[in-house]
Amino acid sequence: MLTYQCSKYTKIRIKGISVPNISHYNQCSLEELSEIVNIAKEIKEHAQILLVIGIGGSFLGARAVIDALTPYFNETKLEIIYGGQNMSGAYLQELLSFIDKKEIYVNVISKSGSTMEPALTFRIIKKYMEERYGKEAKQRIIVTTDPETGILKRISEQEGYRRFLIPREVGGRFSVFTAAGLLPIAVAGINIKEFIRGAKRAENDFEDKNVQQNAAYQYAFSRFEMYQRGYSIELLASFEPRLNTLHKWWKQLFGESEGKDSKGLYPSTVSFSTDLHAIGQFIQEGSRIVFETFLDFEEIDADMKIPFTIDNIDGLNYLGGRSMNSINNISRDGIALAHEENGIPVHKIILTKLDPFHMGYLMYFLMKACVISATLLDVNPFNQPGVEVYKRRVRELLLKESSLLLTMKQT
Ligand SMILES: O=P(O)(O)OC[C@H]1O[C@](O)(CO)[C@@H](O)[C@@H]1O
Repeated sequence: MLTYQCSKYTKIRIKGISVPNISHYNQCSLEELSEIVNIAKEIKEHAQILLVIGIGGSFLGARAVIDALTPYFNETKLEIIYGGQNMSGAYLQELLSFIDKKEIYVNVISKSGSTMEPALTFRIIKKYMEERYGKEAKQRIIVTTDPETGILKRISEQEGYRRFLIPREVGGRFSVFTAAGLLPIAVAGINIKEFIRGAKRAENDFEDKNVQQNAAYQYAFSRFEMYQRGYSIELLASFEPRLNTLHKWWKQLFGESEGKDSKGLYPSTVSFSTDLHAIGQFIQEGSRIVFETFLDFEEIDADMKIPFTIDNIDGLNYLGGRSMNSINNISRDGIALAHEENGIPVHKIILTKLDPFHMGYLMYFLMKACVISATLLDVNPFNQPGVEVYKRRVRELLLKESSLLLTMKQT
């Protein structure tokens, strides 16, 4: 299902630590699950576009799974698009003209309800939906937010929107197994029951107190060992471009959970072989600050055979008859050899198959490993005080600027 291989430089020594429990992060009730499935069905029947509004953990988990498990080139009846992840006026303007002739549903996801990017985007989209659909807008907007507090909760009550809840104790980057992740994933046609089954299995497997056989502990401990030996960057590398959004989710998961009190590895990612032609030189021969974690799936459904040609004009007949994926695998082994020969530790997380079950299994594994890893660093994995500082500063500046403008207008 999942194997973790340490680099030859790693000497894992494990002693007892007390790790916070996260099993309640994967507890969507049967009732909620069937509500998600029903609304997903309704969206698929009545919409050509689902616009997901959210930022960070409020959309990355869903998008990571959707991008990993749907085809690269996909002409579907229903397209999922994303908004609320930036402050670009051009993005919003183009988004509005793109959706204008298509039937739309909106899922706005924000735990706090007050994050600037999704909040501003939702203000514009809400107005657009009301002008376009009138009373029907209420049916087409679905809110996912905190059960007890927040502006989005208030708006949804006032407007009568249907609402899903992100449990109080589950932070954005850990929310992929709640409605925040599950509704968009279900709309994309991915089997969410299998996805949750994978996570449940991982929850069970990585509870194992025999840490020598527990890959989540091993991954966390070997990261910690790298950190103690002076490495400052962990480079997550994979070989299938479909996993690029999962990289972003992983970056937020580890970066926001660990980067505090002047501690933590900087999480960075590369997509091989593409990035070898951009950053490969630095990895091979640059500053010795990087170690790698290869993330790989043994079985990927689609593949392509290399044809033989009569003239062999490109000299590639020696690869004729082989599949692209098998060449990708060999190149992975070659990259690992080249890097290890140069003293770069290479760790490997290998999963059997790229499917909903294994995605659920992997994401739970990474969440668990992240919490263990933060515990080793002695930081709180569940808060992000630094992000709050920047949010406050931006708000202060905007308020100052706006009141200046107001005074100028009045004089
Ligand atoms: O769901 P919210 O409250 O809009 O937050 C979105 C993201 O913003 C952060 O709070 C800070 O960037 C993340 O932790 C979170 O995933």
